[in-house]
Amino acid sequence: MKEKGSISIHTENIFPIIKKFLYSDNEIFLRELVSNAVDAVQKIKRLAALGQFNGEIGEPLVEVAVNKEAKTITISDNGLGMTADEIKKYINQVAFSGASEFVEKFKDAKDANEIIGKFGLGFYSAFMVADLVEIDTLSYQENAEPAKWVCDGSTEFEISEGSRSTRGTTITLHINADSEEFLESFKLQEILDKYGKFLPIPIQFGTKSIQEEDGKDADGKTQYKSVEVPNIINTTSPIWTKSPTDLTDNDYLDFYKQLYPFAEDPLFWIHLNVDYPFNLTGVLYFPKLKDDFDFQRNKIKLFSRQVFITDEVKDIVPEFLMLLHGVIDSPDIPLNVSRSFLQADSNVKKINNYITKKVADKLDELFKKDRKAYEDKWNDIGLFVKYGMVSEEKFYEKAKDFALVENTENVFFTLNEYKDKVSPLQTDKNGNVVYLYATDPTTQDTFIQSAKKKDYDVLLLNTPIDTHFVNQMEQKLEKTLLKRVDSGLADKLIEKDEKTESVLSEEESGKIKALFEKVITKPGYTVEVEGYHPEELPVTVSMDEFMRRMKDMAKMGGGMSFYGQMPDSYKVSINGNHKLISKILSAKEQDQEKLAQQAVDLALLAQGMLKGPELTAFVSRSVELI
Ligand SMILES: Nc1ncnc2c1ncn2[C@@H]1O[C@H](COP(=O)(O)OP(=O)(O)OP(=O)(O)O)[C@@H](O)[C@H]1O
Repeated sequence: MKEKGSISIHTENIFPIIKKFLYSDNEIFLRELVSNAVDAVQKIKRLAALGQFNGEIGEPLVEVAVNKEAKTITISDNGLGMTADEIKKYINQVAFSGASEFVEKFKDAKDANEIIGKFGLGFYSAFMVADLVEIDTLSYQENAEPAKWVCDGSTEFEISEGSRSTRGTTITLHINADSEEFLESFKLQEILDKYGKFLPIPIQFGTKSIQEEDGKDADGKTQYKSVEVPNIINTTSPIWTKSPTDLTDNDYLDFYKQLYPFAEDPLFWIHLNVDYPFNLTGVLYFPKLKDDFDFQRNKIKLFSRQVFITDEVKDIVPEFLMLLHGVIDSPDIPLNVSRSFLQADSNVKKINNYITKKVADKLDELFKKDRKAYEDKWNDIGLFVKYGMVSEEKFYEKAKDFALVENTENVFFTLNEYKDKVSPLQTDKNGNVVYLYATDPTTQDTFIQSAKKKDYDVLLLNTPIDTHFVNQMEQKLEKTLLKRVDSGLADKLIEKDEKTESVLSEEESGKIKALFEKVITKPGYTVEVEGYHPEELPVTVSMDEFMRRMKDMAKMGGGMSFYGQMPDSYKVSINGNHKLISKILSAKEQDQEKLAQQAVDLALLAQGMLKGPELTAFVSRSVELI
C-alpha cells in the first residue's frame, strides 16, 4: 500500500497561513493532540460498552514522550485507531471550503482558538511547531491494516503501510527549528499541567522516581529504595465530575488547594450540575476578600470535557461573579469562536442565568440556615452581592431578601428589617424614609454623634461598591432617600414639620451671615443662617448629597464626568440658636471676626478639610484665644 495525494483544499498551502496566525498560541498543539488521543481512547471504551468491540481494551493510556536528539515529540494512545480510509476522510479533507475564504475571514484573527475550532483544525495545529508530522495507526476494526501518513506541511501527503502492531495511534512531530523550546521536558510538563491536569484518561509523561519501602536494616529500621514509576500528570476524576453526595468538605478544600496552591481556604462553594437545556458541571468557590493580588491571579478556569480551555471566562460567567474561583466545565460553550459570537450565543446566556440563579440560591440557603455565620462572612460576600445587585436585575430580585446592611454599631439588618427599624423616627415631612450613612466613621464622627443624639441610626457604607449601591437602593426602595450623614445637620437631613424657631432677629441673622461671608474667603462656599436645636453644632460645612454622589461616581469612572469637572461647592450652616452665635454677636467688634473664623475652622477641622497654612493659622489663633 502506497499512495500519494493532495489534501483537498483549493489553494496551495494553508499551513504557512495557519502558522502565521497561530504562532502566538502555539503551545495549544499539545492540547489539541492530547485531547484527540483522549477522545480516541474514550471512543473505544464506548464501542466496547455498546458491544461493538469485543477485543481487549487494556489499560486506557495516552503517552507523551520527547526525544531531544531526534527532535521529536510523540503522542501515543491505545484508542480506536484509524484505517487508511479514515485518515483520508478525517485528516485529509480539511473541513473548510477554501483557503482563500479562510484567509479573507481570518486575516485579522488574533486568537488561534478562533481558527482552530471554526474549521476543525485541531490536528493541523501540529504544523505550528513541526515541519514533518507522521501518523502511525492501527484501527480496532477486524483485519485492519496499520497505516502511516506523512506530511511535511505542504498540501502533499503520503499514505503507506504502518508499523503499529497494537491498536491505537502514534503521532510523531518533527519539531521545527523555531520551536525547539518544546523539546525541553519541563516545558512540556508545564503545558500538560496547564491543559491536561484533569483529563479523563491517564496521561503519562516519562517516569518519576518515588521512594518505596525495602525491608528493614540490621537495627530493624525501615529501608527505602528509589523506583521509577510512570509519571501520570493528571487526576482523571476531578471532583466536579462526581456527585456532591459522594464528596466531603475536605474533598472540596483539597481540590481548591490543587487549583490555587497559594490561596487561603475559601469561605464556601457551590457545586454546579445541570444537563438540560445545556450541559454544565463545576464548582465555584467564594474566596476570602483579602488580597487584591489574588483576584488578578486566581481566576475561574473553564474546561470542555475536562480539557482546560481558558481562564478568560468573561461573557460566560456574569461579571460580578468573576471574582469567584473554581472550575466550570461545559461541552456546550462554543469555546473556539470569537467573542461577539459568544455574546450572542443563547447557550451562553442561559449558562449565565443559571450560574446567577445558583449563586443566589446558595446565598439564600446560607442566610436562612445560619444567620450568624452568614453575618460573619458578610464582609467578604457583601461585595459580590452588592455588585450583583447593581449589575444584574435578576440577581437583585433574589438578593434583596438576603442582602445585609450594617450600621455604625456593627449590627446587621436585611433591607426590610432596616426599613422597619428606622421608619418611625426617620420619616421626613414628605413621607420619605431617610437612611443616613457614613462612608468614613472616623472623619464623620461629629455628624454621626449629632445624628445619634436624635436617636437616628447611621449605616456604614464604606466599600468602593457602595457609591453605586446607594444609588441602587434609592431607585429600588420606595419612598426612600439616602443621605450621607455629613451632608447636613441632622435636622436638615430629615426635615420634619415641627420647625425650631430661630432666636435671632432678622437683623441679627443678616449681621451673622455677612460676618461669616467676610471671613470665608475661599470660592464655592455659601452661608446660611437657620434656627436649629441649640444642642446642634454651631457651624457645619457640608457638600450637597446629590453633587457629592455624582462627583464620587465621576471619580470611579461612572460616566458622570460632567460633575467631576464642576467646582466643589459647600454649604456653611450657622445654627442661630447655638449660644456661641449669640456670644459672637455680643462680642466686641474686633473679636467678632476672630471668633467667626475660629468657628468655621472648627467645622472644617471636623470634616478633615482644614489643611496646610489654614491649619497652621488655626493652631496659632487657638493658642492666642486660650
Ligand atoms: N489520535 C487519534 N485517534 C483516532 N482518530 C483521530 C486521532 N486524532 C485525530 N483523529 C481523527 O481525526 C479527526 C480530525 O481531528 P481534528 O483534531 O483535526 O478535529 P476534531 O478533533 O474533530 O475537532 P477539534 O480538534 O477542532 O475539536 C478527529 O475527529 C478524529 O476522527
